[in-house]
Amino acid sequence: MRDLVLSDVQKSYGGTRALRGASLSARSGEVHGLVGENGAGKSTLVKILSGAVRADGGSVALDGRALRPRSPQEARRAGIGTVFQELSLIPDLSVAANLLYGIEPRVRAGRISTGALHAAARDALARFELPAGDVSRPVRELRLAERQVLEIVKTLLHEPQVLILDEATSALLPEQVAWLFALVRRFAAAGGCALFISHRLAEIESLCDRVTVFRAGADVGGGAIGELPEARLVELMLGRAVERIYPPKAPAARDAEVVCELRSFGAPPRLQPLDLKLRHGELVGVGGLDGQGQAELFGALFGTVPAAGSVLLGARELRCASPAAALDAGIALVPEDRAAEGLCLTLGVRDNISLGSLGGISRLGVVDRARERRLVAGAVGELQIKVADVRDPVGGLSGGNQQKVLLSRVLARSPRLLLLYDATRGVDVGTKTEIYRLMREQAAAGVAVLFYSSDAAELAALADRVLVLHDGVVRAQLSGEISEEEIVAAAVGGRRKEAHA
Ligand SMILES: Nc1ncnc2c1ncn2[C@@H]1O[C@H](COP(=O)(O)OP(=O)(O)OP(=O)(O)O)[C@@H](O)[C@H]1O
Repeated sequence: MRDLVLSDVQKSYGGTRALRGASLSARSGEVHGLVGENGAGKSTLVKILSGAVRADGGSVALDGRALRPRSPQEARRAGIGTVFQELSLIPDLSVAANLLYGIEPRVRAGRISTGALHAAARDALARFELPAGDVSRPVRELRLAERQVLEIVKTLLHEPQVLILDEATSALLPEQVAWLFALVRRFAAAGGCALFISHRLAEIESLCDRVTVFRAGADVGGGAIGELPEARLVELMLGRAVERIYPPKAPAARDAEVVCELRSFGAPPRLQPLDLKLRHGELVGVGGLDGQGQAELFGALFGTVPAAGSVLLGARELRCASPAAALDAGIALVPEDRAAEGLCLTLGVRDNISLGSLGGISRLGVVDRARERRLVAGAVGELQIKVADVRDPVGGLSGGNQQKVLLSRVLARSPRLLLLYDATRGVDVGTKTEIYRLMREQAAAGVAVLFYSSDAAELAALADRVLVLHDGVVRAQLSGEISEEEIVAAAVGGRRKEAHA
């Protein structure tokens, strides 16, 4: 028996009540889903269970015994294994050292031998059906998906009784998700208790036995997954019914105006030259496995990666050798890593939104505060950014709300080519609906919109046209009724299936 019971758990950060009385009961042998809007309190609950923060009130019990870890080490000793939303690997240490951190094999006099460490790491990877590769490589050289896999294995090596996965699939490739799901099912079948948090409801439906829904810091419903259709889950999460998540498609007519054209545009050697016409009103998506040239395409368009070929925006041919030049030309990007490339986490929501539009709201170099207030209030209202005070630092917001701030800033510049790189990763379904609506509105208003998504279901349902990249070339171009399976099939192609890509 490894039942996990949380009753009336409370936690405040300053004036923000992150958990205002949350309860959840996950049984031994089950995979329990936890869903909720951005900011609903899911990660706060994870932090309490894993010893990163202390609850202000309520109780947590594992196997009927009170669980109050005062540190991550104590939580681990109590049998809690957590894969966090933000990875905890140490970039400069090797794969082996990260994997076995704290449980290194010791040789004479307690010393660690590199040979033994590497052998133990290769052995551990093999146990999880992963190719060992070079375990002496520093983690910083790994791709995000590989790091995520490593983090999962590292957590399981501690043989936890409760396995918590907080948005652990958001960086994984489809075959890696399948690998993880098989592991989690085995873990539960052996009597473990798994808590699975994801904004991808299809994953919740396919993996979980039961689910609990959080809204505004408290549980608002749940039960067996079979009895909770997706529409009901969404209604519980948002507190309102959503008629449709994706706006209707609007494929462009053959003779619709071309708003942006790429001619023999590429980023050698990772992206071969491609031709693409973006027509008025259409949404064009880019898909494929991680690392097939998508990042280079978006980087080249935004001036962060050297480009070849030409870009025509309206009648003008552009050459953008830097992001500053791209911004001046009317190109805006929502980047992959919002914390590193997009937002200034220590600045307030207001400054983050207005920063990109200072030219438009200043006179003689002085910011017109009234215009700034209108700009920020409009953005906060339109995207329903949850913030107590617009001067509060962006770093204290939940992931989804940070993403909304970034989008607001990008849209405030009124771009002519809008580039979105996995803009809905980690974003809740309510916010996704808003982002999709905005993308459609922008396209309808004549903005060229090109987006990359790691979520094949999103590409299929949202895009009028999907380009699937593979090894730097467009392997398939899909339009009309597009299915998720078609996209995945084109992306995977004849590639050998492997989890440790
Ligand atoms: N360190 C912090 N300081 C201040 N406020 C915080 C802090 N961490 C979280 N919060 C606030 O607590 C609330 C709950 O956040 P939490 O991260 O638990 O939500 P979540 O459900 O995990 O959201 P997401 O799906 O976006 O990850 C939010 O309003 C958030 O802004």
